[in-house]
Amino acid sequence: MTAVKSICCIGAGYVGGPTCAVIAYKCHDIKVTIVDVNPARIAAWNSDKLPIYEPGLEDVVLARRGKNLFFSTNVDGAIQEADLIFVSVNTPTKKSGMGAGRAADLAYVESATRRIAQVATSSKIVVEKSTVPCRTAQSMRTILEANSTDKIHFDILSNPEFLAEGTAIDDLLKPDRVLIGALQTPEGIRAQQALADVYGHWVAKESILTTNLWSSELSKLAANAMLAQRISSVNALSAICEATGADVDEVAYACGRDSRLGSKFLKASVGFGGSCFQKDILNLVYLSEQLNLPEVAAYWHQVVIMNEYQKKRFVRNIIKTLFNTITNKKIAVLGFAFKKDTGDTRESAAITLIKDFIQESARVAIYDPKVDRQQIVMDLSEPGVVDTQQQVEKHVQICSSAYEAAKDADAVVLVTEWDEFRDDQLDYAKIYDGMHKPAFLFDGRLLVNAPKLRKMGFKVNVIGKTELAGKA
Ligand SMILES: NC(=O)c1ccc[n+]([C@@H]2O[C@H](COP(=O)([O-])OP(=O)(O)OC[C@H]3O[C@@H](n4cnc5c(N)ncnc54)[C@H](O)[C@@H]3O)[C@@H](O)[C@H]2O)c1
Ligand SMILES: O=c1ccn([C@@H]2O[C@H](COP(=O)(O)OP(=O)(O)O[C@H]3O[C@H](CO)[C@@H](O)[C@H](O)[C@H]3O)[C@@H](O)[C@H]2O)c(=O)[nH]1
Repeated sequence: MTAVKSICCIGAGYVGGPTCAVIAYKCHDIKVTIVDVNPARIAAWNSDKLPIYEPGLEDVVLARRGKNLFFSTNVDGAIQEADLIFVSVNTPTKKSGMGAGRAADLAYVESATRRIAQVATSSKIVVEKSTVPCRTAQSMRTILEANSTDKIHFDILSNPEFLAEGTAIDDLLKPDRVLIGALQTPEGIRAQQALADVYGHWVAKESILTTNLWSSELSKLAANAMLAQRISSVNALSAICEATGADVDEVAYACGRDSRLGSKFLKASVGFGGSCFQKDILNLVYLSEQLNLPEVAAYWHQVVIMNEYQKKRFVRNIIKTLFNTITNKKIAVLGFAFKKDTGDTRESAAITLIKDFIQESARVAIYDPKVDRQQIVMDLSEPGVVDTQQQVEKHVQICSSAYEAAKDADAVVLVTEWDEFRDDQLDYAKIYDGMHKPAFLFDGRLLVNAPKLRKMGFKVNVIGKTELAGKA
């Protein structure tokens, strides 16, 4: 196999965009073309305002765009030109049909694979970058092989992506590991090496792991399930802390100091969000059910159940504290993205909480530094809750600062851990002055110094802590 000279990435989303932009940034000898069927998304990638917010992304894109990095809607042309193609399309949870609510919808992966089979005029390495159920590569292979000829051969690799949003560029530049799975045939191993050489431009050899295809596919689901499991574990403990006077930060710290456990992913919260954790765990649950392993399925499913419980528990606590009713009360929600440093709102805990507040007839004022009005309105529109965008606009006020949201509010709820909401950055005395009294503050991110805010007059309620515990 000669060195890869031209890469096409199908799917210009949160993964395809940053991942392939970094490849172009680190491999000036490779032409990288990122394509998408969504012309608005491609136009944004080619504009001054990139379609996603990610620290450091703009510098990487601006450094290489128009040189060896291109964004295009010409999917067929880019496929034909490439020696290696990343398939980085969305794989959402199925909404209907067999496996609805659990299984991954592989329609986009299949359609991209069929397109490759249809238009390729030379041999290609096809790389499964999307997160998919174990053995999806087999289906892709079947489609591609049905279109192979003496002259055109396809190799399939699995190369799951482990970047986290908000730190994507750092994660891509300094990955803990790169995982490449291949069929253990001479051609498969050659293709695996060709992709390893691409990453080898900036990733140390020891950090590039090579496995068989199925291990690679399963490792991606397993890693996400285990990460989310830690959050559900600490969130389950947060309920015990609130009932006993233990402090969840102290418990997490004490546990995390055990080097066998480690300190990361033990931050109690209002519940994990994001496009991946829930989807990928449900995917694993479905896979286990299909393999007739009901105990295994139930085990992983509990991670998602616990996450839903945590969100509901938080809402119940707010209502109870506000004297058992929030009807007509003004609730200021600070943060709408699923975590800080991203404008992504997919599966954000904020959406669940706010829908519950609306159902309780509260007035909700929302502020997030990176999420725009249109996105918030779209996320909150749901048949049966608030049917239309106009109705959403009646229930919620979208604000341009935390101060505006908190003005005349009965409660402030911290949902996303943006740095600007920390008590050394936001003027909480000013917030307090503008609020109805008693002024309640619910910290779903263990972000603020509660004793300090209590001294200002706030009634503070923090996940996993009680006032009686002293340090809460
Ligand atoms: N978002 C993350 O942080 C993250 C991290 C690791 C892995 N993943 C996985 O990566 C995959 C992509 O996720 P994402 O967040 O980038 O999704 P996304 O929705 O942001 O982007 C996917 C893009 O693919 C395009 N697309 C779909 N079908 C196409 C086709 N046939 N031809 C051309 N373009 C097509 C869509 O228009 C969309 O722009 C998913 O499987 C996801 O689970 C996501
Ligand atoms: O201790 C923690 C850590 C995270 N979270 C929350 O968990 C969610 C997910 O956070 P994070 O994992 O940092 O972001 P993602 O972008 O969803 O990244 C995850 O999902 C990606 C998609 O598969 C993987 O590539 C990443 O490795 C994996 O971390 C967010 O709501 C966080 O606020 C907590 O509540 N407590």
